[in-house]
Amino acid sequence: MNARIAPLRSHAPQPARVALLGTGTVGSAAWARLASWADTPLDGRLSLVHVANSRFAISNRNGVPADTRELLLRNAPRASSLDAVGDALSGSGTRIVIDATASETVAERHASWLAGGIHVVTACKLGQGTTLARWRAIQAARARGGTRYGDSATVGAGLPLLRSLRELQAGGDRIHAVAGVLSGSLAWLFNHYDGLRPFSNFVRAARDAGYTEPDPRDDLSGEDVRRKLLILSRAAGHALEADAVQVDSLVPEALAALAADDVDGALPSLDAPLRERYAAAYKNGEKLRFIARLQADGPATVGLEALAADHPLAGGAGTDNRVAIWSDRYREQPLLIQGPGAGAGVTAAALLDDALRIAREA
Ligand SMILES: NC(=O)C1=CN([C@@H]2O[C@H](COP(=O)(O)OP(=O)(O)OC[C@H]3O[C@@H](n4cnc5c(N)ncnc54)[C@H](O)[C@@H]3O)[C@@H](O)[C@H]2O)C=CC1
Ligand SMILES: N[C@@H](CC=O)C(=O)O
Repeated sequence: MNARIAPLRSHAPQPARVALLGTGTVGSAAWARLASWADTPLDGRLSLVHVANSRFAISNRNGVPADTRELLLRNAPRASSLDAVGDALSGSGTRIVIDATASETVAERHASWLAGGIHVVTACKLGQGTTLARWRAIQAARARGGTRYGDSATVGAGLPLLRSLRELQAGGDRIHAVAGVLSGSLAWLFNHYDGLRPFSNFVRAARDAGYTEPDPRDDLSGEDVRRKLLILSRAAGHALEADAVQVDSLVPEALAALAADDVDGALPSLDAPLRERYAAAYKNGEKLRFIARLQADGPATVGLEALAADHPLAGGAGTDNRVAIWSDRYREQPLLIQGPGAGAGVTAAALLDDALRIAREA
């Protein structure tokens, strides 16, 4: 018999084309990580064809070289416009936008990219963590465009939180409650604050380490945690409106009212109230932790709590997030997930893991 032998594949699959938006703490780390894949087995999976920050953009259909980073940051090959993203990605094959911004205008585009066949991977929580209407628009656009939304970096900086909630439900479980520390910067702050040195100095250190939001008031006010709790609750099957979460802010009114440029000088207004909270907790042998709580069909809350030192949610170190999940199968003892919940390295890795998964499976 003259059997025909299938020819060996002589070409690698076409790389997914990627547009990276944001070259700050997280975006720069993602770009550097992508560049570090040269000559490794991951080389050629993702091709970076467009990079932009709020001022400048550069596109190259053959791949934006890693050494253009300085050029991009100092010069303007062309002005940055979100309208350029579709053109830069045009053509056949898998197309992915990576959103490493904290920008409302970028988040507003997620749904239209998804509906138009472009996958979105995001560290920004403004897509799924604000209004229920926008969250629904994103889910509908995904279905319409046959596209995927990579959101691992939005909660827990890539910890397997959203994934676990989805997998439990795919196995028939219902999620009863979620509680824990969802902010890496606030975890770091309350793991380091000693009630002696000014709290404001620790806030500056957390910002300089890249743990806070571009405006640290977004962390201190509990807004960032509200967004994460909304993302978790919606993924857990509880479609909460943003105002269903009761948030207890650490930011005094006068600090909240300031323009962003004036915030640094006014951070010491946090010192006296936090010193008092710390002293009261210390006297009782308790630890301060910024806790988010979600109860199925019950209240959702975010705020600072004084917990017994051996409380399950009081553990962890550094930027650790520590989250307990109760479900049908985890009724008495919750599933506990813990690990670093902020930082450029883990967040960039989570973004690229999602992009690689899409490149592999889409
Ligand atoms: N820092 C962390 O540990 C983590 C951050 N995230 C999220 O990652 C996102 C980025 O955070 P960072 O890198 O710390 O912020 P950043 O302020 O350092 O960088 C933001 C970047 O977005 C760019 N940008 C703003 N508007 C843009 C637009 N319209 N088009 C293109 N680029 C635009 C800015 O120019 C800047 O390069 C935020 O949404 C944050 O919540 C998520 C998980 C962890
Ligand atoms: N500012 C955020 C960063 C990650 O989402 C945090 O402190 O957790």
